[in-house]
Amino acid sequence: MNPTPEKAFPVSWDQFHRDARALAWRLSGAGPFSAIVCITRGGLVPAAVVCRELEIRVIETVCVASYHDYRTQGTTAVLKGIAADLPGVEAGGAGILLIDDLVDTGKTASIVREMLPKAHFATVYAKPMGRPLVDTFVTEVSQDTWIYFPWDLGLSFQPPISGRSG
Ligand SMILES: O=P(O)(O)OC[C@H]1O[C@H](OP(=O)(O)OP(=O)(O)O)[C@H](O)[C@@H]1O
Ligand code: HPA
Ligand SMILES: [Mg+2]
Repeated sequence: MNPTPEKAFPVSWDQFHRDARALAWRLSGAGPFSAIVCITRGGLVPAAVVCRELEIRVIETVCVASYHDYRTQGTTAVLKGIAADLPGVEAGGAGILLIDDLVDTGKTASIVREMLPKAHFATVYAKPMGRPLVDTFVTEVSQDTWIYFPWDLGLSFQPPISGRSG
């Protein structure tokens, strides 16, 4: 069971771009890759950075929804599969790069890995439960940390430190 995350790890757009580019650097020695399959929606953003850096122009999506409510994992639904005519699919995913923003429990990753067992699976962030399913990642965070992505955040007033409880 995934413990309720207690620590917060907010990520800015600058930080995310740096980390996604660091992922591209790591992947540059692992290819070549004929195509990217990104796991929507979170995988769309790192896929945009990585495909630019590695000059990959064939991009496919696999659409998976798992966290229907904030921080609560529900049943995992595959809303759209991978096109059968994508080069490499008939070979089990050899030469294909699978990208997501993170692995948490590993549930999403294990479903997609079953579809393309020979693909290279990459994420920007990884938590310990999901880490064994990932071939390449950039930063590990603890299982009790919730990562706040920049597309889920907005600017808001912060009360002065002196007025906060604790
Ligand atoms: O390792 P897991 O426990 O399966 O969690 C990781 C998945 O959860 C999030 O996706 P989510 O289902 O929230 O959908 P989204 O990408 O559309 O935000 C995240 O983008 C990963 O795909
Ligand atoms: O830590 C997380 N942050 C954002 N989305 C997520 N989906 C699973 N775990 C996370
Ligand atoms: Mg996702």
